[in-house]
Amino acid sequence: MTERIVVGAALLSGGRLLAARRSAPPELAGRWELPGGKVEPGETPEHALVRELREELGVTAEPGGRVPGEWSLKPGYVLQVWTARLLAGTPEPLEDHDELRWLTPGQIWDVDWLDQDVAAVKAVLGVWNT
Ligand SMILES: Nc1nc2c([nH]c(=O)n2[C@H]2C[C@H](O)[C@@H](COP(=O)(O)OP(=O)(O)OP(=O)(O)O)O2)c(=O)[nH]1
Repeated sequence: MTERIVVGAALLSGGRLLAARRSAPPELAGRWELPGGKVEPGETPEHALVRELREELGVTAEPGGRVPGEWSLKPGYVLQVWTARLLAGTPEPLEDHDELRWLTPGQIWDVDWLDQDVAAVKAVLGVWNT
């Protein structure tokens, strides 16, 4: 079975990374993740990333490079991460999230990331040029 890709955005601005706190489903609510979502059939991951950031945060973003690695989520789903930068707008928790935080590298572990995101966030730190 082919795994469905979930794209996560490492949205970087002014030396900070945006973390988003999930509001649903109950088993994930209150934990922090990279904003993003499922790639739809026929869609590229980069396009999905731009679409999800518009829907979830109300911003226009531009994908940068892929962060090396791939992380298993629930069965059948795998997380891939791209860096991204803001082109327009100020992120707001419009959908799926109830709080956003911009984190410096030193603050990155101040939030309770989803277990499956910890390795992905470490990989982001590895490519992050502040
Ligand atoms: N966006 C995102 N989802 C993640 C991360 N880590 C993680 O386990 N997930 C899970 C949560 C969800 O089960 C799934 C992504 O689904 P979603 O609900 O965010 O995506 P979506 O907007 O396309 O959802 P849908 O309502 O269309 O099904 O991946 C992460 O860092 N970012």
